[in-house]
Amino acid sequence: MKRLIIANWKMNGSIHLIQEFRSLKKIPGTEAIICPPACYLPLFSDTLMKFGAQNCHHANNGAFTGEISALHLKELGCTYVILGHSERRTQFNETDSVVNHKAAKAIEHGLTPIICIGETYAERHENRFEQALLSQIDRSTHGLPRHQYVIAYEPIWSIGTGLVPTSNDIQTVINLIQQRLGTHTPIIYGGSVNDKNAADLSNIPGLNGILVGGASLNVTTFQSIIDAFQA
Ligand SMILES: O=C[C@H](O)COP(=O)(O)O
Repeated sequence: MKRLIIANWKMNGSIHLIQEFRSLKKIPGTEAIICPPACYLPLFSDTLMKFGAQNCHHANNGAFTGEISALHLKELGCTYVILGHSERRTQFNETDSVVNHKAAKAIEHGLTPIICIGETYAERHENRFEQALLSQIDRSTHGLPRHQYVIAYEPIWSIGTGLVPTSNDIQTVINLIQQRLGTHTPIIYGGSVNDKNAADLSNIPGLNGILVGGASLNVTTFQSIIDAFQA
């Protein structure tokens, strides 16, 4: 499969930035997917870019003020949806069970959920990270077809901090995920990815791509990251 280079703009970006991203070049062996704030999603439908959302609701429709359903996202032309990002888990109390229901609904409507998991700093340093990750995997992916979602490993201590686990440490987590889920589920890494470390990350066996936050807000930097993952 193509390696997924996913831009999570979070609550950033602008109409101007979308215009700049129109110059993004397609690179063999990679698939760039832009996940802007939901209000900008319609602006991507007349571009050649693949795009996705940063969240969805677990119902099709109803009295859920401010929410967006997987059905709406599909209608706009989204192909992916990020679910269970640690910022949503901590800021909006999103549990593994909620993530699981959202992912099931996304799959039902033909979207590919990118299910985020990741350990805290304490869990890593007290050597409890494997247990924490396995628990998130088991609960968030329960009952989902393993080839229809992506797992994004994002250590919470790495997000926006400039700290990146060693390639060996990422490899250990990839092995752990594969022992649990088999090899049909694509695994990507997120956390302080930039144009300096992308080449090293691209060499990690079994890593199917990356989820980029801050460094995805500059088209030149993001293009360099994609280039580093060229087949
Ligand atoms: O979804 C992206 C991650 O939270 C990583 O963010 P970051 O690249 O700014 O560390």
